[in-house]
Amino acid sequence: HMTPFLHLANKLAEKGHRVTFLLPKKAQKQLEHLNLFPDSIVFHPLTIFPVDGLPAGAETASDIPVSLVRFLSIAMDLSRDQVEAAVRALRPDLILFDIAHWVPDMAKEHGVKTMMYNVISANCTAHDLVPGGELGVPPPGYPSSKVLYREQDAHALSSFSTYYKRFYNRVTTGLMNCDFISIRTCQEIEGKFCDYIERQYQKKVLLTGPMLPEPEKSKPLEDQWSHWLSGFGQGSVVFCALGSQITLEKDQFQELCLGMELTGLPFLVAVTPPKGAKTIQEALPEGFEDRVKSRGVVWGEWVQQPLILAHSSVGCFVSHCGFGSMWESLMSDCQIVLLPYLNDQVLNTRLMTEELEVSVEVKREETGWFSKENLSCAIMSVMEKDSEVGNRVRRSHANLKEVVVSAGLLTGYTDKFVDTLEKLVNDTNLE
Ligand SMILES: O=c1ccn([C@@H]2O[C@H](COP(=O)(O)OP(=O)(O)O[C@H]3OC[C@@H](O)[C@H](O)[C@H]3O)[C@@H](O)[C@H]2O)c(=O)[nH]1
Repeated sequence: HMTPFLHLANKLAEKGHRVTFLLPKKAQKQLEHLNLFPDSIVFHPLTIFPVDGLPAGAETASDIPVSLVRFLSIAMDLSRDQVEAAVRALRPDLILFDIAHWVPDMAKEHGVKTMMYNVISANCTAHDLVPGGELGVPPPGYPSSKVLYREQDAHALSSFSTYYKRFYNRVTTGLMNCDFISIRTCQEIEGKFCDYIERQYQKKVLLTGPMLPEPEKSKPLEDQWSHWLSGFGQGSVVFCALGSQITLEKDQFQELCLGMELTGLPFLVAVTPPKGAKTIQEALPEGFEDRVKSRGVVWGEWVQQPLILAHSSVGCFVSHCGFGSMWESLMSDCQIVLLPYLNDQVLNTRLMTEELEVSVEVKREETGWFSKENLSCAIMSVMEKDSEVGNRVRRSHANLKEVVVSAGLLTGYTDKFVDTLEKLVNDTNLE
């Protein structure tokens, strides 16, 4: 969540604004390199106090499994005094926030306006975070008959249920109490969901566009991967990554490896070691490394996903459809195969597969289990030459990509966003 906030801060700084970025100490180290305007964007570290149930040293959602997220939100609430002290000292014109639902109340006491900046998809916000719905069931008037949960999503809803109520209360409180809402999306992809949110909350909704970094400013792809990928033909490699929050069960990790093997295609899988394993090697299926050694790598560390997707040898992206990865997949030329885990990833997958028709989804059993055969089948359905499904999604994806990457779309959104924001902040009628 913090990465798009920092990209937005860069845009504000580029237009001459000063930004103070409140974040846990550890996250500062991880994000510092993305700060393009260190003179205008100042990091303000917060101390994360220990909370029963939160592992020592955990400061962000990527440090913990989803089941412990509720403890992190308690720790976040304990930082309120530190945030208030910063507001008192800095007297900002505007505070952008997301999960810290108490920010609008606190800001009002200091005469400061607030904007809830929602960095998850508009479809998920419309489905899960508008009053009137319940866990798994959309609120009345929800604008889609396709972007819905299905029976096979019980696994995702069950993990969501561990923090749904608390999350729902926090986010809806923030959305109701803030002065303005903004969403990290664009009208061309999620217009009807944004309009629905605006109607339901009766509040201006501003869109920032997907808020991705500009590619020319990122580092080049590491030699290790550019060299390895260049050994394969154009568009032939399958790349799989599941974001920062998914740690697979060991049996499902092995099924993922075996599914990749079954495709017969070259592949690069970048996921964290599965539960109970310290390394990838100790968890691999028996004999797997020998069988795939000339064409397959399973890697347990972070790789430069956007640059890998842009490599000409990569032809297919197997993704969990986290919101950042969803945009990156749309901007790539890869065929898209989706394997969602968390609630928003499931809804994003339905948007991509059923409404936009740019991807295929791996079939799961009702228990949430996916087999190596179904994984391989989904990949081959888009990678085999002359496959009807493959050609259809390739065409729709190419058309949509043209819209998304069209000259000025991204900068157009951020320019308009900053302009409108400046007007709103200066509008004294709101005081
Ligand atoms: O090895 C990797 C893995 C991921 N990444 C990058 O990390 C980012 C991952 O962001 P995503 O939003 O796709 O996924 P995450 O799982 O980290 O996100 C989290 O917040 C957004 C929600 O939609 C997701 O449900 C939630 O899991 C992407 O920009 C991706 O390029 C890497 O650069 N290297």
